[in-house]
Amino acid sequence: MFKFELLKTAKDSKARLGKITTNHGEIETPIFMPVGTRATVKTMTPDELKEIGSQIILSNTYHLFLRPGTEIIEKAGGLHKFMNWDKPILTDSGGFQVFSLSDNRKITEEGVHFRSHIDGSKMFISPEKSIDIQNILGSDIIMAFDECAPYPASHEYIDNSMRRTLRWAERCKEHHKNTDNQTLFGIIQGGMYKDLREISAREMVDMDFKGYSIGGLSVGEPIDLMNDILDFTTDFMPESKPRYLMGVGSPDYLFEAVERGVDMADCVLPTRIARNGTVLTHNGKIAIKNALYKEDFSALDKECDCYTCRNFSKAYIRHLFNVDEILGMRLATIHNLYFLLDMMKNIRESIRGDYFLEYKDDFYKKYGYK
Ligand SMILES: CC#C[C@H]1NC(N)=Nc2cc3[nH]c(NC)nc3cc21
Ligand SMILES: [Zn+2]
Repeated sequence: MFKFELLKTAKDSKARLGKITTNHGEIETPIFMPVGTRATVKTMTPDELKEIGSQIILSNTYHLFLRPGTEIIEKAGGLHKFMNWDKPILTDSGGFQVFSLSDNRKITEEGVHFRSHIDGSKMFISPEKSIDIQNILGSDIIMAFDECAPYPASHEYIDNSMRRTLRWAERCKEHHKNTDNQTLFGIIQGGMYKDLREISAREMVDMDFKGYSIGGLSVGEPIDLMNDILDFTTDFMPESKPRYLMGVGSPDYLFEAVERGVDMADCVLPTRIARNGTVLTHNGKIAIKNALYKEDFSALDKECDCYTCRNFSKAYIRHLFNVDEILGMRLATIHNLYFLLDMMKNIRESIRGDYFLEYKDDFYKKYGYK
């Protein structure tokens, strides 16, 4: 089953409070979704993810199709069983990954021919194939298979790419049969061109998906440009359906997205930077390997009550990174994910209490944003 309830919209911005209900549980929005590309949120156990407040995680069709392959996951009884995660899972369709990871890509109307980035073997994914793979994975929310244009790209290129994505979205919707257990989201594209974003949004909304994502932002463009395109695009998206901004995950981008009506976001940022020792704190990012912290026996963040901050010091975590101990990556990941998930919880509270913009301003001042 799938239900989205819009609980409240802010008076002084487009920020909204919502609740998504799926077969694997409820999701309070706005929500940040940790990324578990290859059936694991790197270095975290499912229990640790629950402990820090993860309500839903992401995984990737492209990666799981290549390894371990759908046959093994099918025999395991689906992705939830395979990775022992009993809460909601959203799977990306493979569109973005095929275009960002594979070589020798050949795009045809039928689908994409490419060589595996692992062993170079010839592969093919079509809209129908992507839906079939996601059906085997058994994720609660699945994404339409799209063609992902590079950034920057010409208006003509984005126009052709966006229209193919619309035709592929029709095929995904036509092919998607497991509608009781899996919910299909459309992906709105159009690059940095408002006219193309409007066409994509209107046509996708006419196809009546249960939810919509916005793809192709946070690709290196200035935050003001992202905000402008995002603000424009969400106005064409139905209020009664979830809005998911793909690939966004730094604190400022998350605040700006929520302010412009986004309900869901995902990003590898917090987990990726944690593994190289970059830690998010209320006073900005810190590089824990820095000698500055050699004898600093305080917590990573004095305002954080995560497992890492309650039990370990900067000096100890710096030591772990300096001697390449895996625990260092784990403790930094626990903290970074908790930091963002706790920030999103505070954002939900601020919308509920009508002080979202004040909370955003306070957070920005302490973090060191403009
Ligand atoms: C154009 C387009 C598009 C979107 N298409 C699909 N299927 N997944 C995505 C995943 C992303 N991750 C990031 N990170 C910046 N941007 C993304 C964009 C997409
Ligand atoms: Zn912490």
